[in-house]
Amino acid sequence: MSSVLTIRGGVPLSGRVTVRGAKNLVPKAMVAALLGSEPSVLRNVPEIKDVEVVTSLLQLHGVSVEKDPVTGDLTLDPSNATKASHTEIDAHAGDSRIPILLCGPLIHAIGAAFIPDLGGCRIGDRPIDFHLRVLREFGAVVEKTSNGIHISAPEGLKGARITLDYPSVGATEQVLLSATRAEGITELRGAAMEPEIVDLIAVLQKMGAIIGIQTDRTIRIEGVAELRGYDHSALPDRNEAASWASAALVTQGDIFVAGAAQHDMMTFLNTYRKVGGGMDIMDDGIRFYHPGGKLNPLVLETDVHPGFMTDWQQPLVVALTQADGVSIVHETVYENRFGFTQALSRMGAGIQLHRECLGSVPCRFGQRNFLHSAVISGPTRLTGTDIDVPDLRGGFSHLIAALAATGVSRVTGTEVIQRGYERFTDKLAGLGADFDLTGV
Ligand SMILES: CC(=O)N[C@H]1[C@@H](OP(=O)(O)OP(=O)(O)OC[C@H]2O[C@@H](n3ccc(=O)[nH]c3=O)[C@H](O)[C@@H]2O)O[C@H](CO)[C@@H](O)[C@@H]1O
Ligand SMILES: C=C(OP(=O)(O)O)C(=O)O
Repeated sequence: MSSVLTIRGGVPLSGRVTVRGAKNLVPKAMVAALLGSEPSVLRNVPEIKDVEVVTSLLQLHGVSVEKDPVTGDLTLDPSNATKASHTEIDAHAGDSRIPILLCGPLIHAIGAAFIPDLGGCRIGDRPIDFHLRVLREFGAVVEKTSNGIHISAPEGLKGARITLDYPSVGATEQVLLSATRAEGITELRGAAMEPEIVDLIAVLQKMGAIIGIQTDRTIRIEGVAELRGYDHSALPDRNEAASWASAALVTQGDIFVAGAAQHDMMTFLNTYRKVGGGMDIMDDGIRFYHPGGKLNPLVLETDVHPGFMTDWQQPLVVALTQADGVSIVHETVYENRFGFTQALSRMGAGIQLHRECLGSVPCRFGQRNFLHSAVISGPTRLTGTDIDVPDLRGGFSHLIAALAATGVSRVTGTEVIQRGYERFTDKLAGLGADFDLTGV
């Protein structure tokens, strides 16, 4: 039976939440442990679905994953890595996007990999062509099967000169995880430079890798024959932190986000300040609050780091429905990330979607059939409604809209939100939200 969250809106969220390790780093650091010849320890691990999925996939491949019952720290021992049954791996089809990153490490550890069909948020087509091209450039043989892909490297992986057509986060990580133990030197041009990627590089460097970042989106990796284990505390989840920041604005609340790190969120913090949000930046976290009065409309484009992160876009759009005037948001990372606005419109928001690029960043989606620009007119009163959660950030956005709305909302499909928000119902309860969760 799937659960139903019944939310009675109108209560400002107020109090303290803690964010732990980033969803966009932790599962990848777990995959990196496969490259070592001894155990690794990963700290600051959140209890989220993607961690469960990767734990299971690693265990199916003979990696022992032990969780400290008090701290939740993981010890990952790859010394008995082995092939896994395709049927058991296939049980994870559609769960997450991380399995594609197992390719390089599994080839290094056991010579071959079977990767099930990927999951992750349905916010665009999300092809894996860059990943497969990268792997082939390292010398891997890629065969598509009816339920996934099979990858091997009869001659081993060899360093390569690679240029990405777009600074893809996943493809950059694919290169890092494949190249560190490949024979020879790899030069990656057009790399993504998100903080989670830099943290993955830090993990690999602790293991013995030699990886240099240049100023022009180029990464150079000198392959090494063997890597050690690592001991690493994951960087905090800047996307969860930004979500709670938007929740404070939308509900006219006041939330201290313990663990939020200023350095990784500077672009978000500038935007938050321009909208009129209040913030106190401390060493151990950031207080986000609605200072009273009117919020300002904005013109905003999502982009790769250090631009405005696409995962911050959806919760912030809800805040813009409460700003005094017309805002424009141009989504340049995913072609289809505004589907969640349909529910907001049903709640009373004034949002129009356009195919044109309403912004100055050259975008891959212009003159095509993608509704990737939004014009938001505010402020609008939101009214409770029935919502089925479409994706991770869209789902969180619906929750905060429902929490601010007049009346009652019934939200289904909230399991999706657990992919990226640790114990979010406990956190909401701690912030004073008025809701019931049934059918768990
Ligand atoms: C688990 C994880 O870390 N997820 C993050 C990661 O996703 P993910 O790594 O999947 O995102 P990418 O950076 O790869 O995707 C960016 C763009 O490149 C395109 N693309 C990507 C790969 C490919 O082979 N071909 C291709 O065309 C995608 O369709 C998308 O339009 O980075 C995104 C962009 O910061 C974030 O929104 C996600 O939260
Ligand atoms: C798009 C996201 O995640 P994923 O890549 O895991 O689907 C997200 O975290 O907003």
